[in-house]
Amino acid sequence: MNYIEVKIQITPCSEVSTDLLSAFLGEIGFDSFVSFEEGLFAYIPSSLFDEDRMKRSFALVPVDCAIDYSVIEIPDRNWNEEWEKNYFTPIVIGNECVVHSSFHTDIPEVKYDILIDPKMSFGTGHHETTSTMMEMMLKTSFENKVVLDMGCGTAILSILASMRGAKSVTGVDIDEWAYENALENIQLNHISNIDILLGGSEQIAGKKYDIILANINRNVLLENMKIYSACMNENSELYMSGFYKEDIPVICEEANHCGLVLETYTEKNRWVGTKFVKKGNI
Ligand SMILES: C[S@@+](CC[C@H](N)C(=O)[O-])C[C@H]1O[C@@H](n2cnc3c(N)ncnc32)[C@H](O)[C@@H]1O
Repeated sequence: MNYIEVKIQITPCSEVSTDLLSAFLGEIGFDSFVSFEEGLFAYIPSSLFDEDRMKRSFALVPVDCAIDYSVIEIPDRNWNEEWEKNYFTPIVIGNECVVHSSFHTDIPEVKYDILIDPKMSFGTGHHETTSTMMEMMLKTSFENKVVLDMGCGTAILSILASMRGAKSVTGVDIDEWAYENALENIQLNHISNIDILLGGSEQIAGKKYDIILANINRNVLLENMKIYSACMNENSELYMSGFYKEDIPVICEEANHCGLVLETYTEKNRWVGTKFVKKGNI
């Protein structure tokens, strides 16, 4: 399958404009994006490319900026491999954990070594939300805990929870690609106490967890927090990310309705990771 690569230059370029643009382009068939300093490379199968539709998506960006673009068609090749080789570099988190792929060499030696072949699923440790979650996890005791990883993506957080001594881990993702990739990454890391389920919060009804990890996004978290809370015991912990610092009040309001109390949060480039603790049995 041939692909179209659109190089989009945004002036001035900001995280808000690239985030919005990739969301709008995602709705019309673009399936992968790579940021650069002044904009975004966006990729779509040639058969789905409609230049006029793309221009209408540009016009939806409610940020004052100029958008220029150029288009090239790229012959069939292994996109996952290209992306992984060019953009996924090994990353060390909290001086204790390294995340790398099977083709990387010169891996720093640290306590936890996580092997991820992401194949376009989210979760290499490079995004602020993932690294913040992992940093919080490195300060948390997982010893003998029953853990849920909602929106597991590559299963990177599930794997770290298992390596840190969790008794069992359940990863859930609504995306079929992520589900398959999570299974592959668990095998790559030779881990046997993680189950991966395809779906959303219906998968966890009636279950109980000591720790829930949920790096998804503001709206999904607001919608599902009641269900997560129902799966927690008193003093169970809920770690959430995928939203900005300015969303903390609305997240806290819903959390408080669910009997969850904010214990701490950390911020990285406006993204936050939060820790809530369940008080009582609401
Ligand atoms: C931001 S990624 C996080 C991936 C990984 N846990 C990490 O921390 O890097 C969010 C993931 O949540 C999944 N997702 C989105 N909505 C969901 C839902 N309602 N239930 C379960 N998973 C969902 C997406 O498919 C995606 O893989």
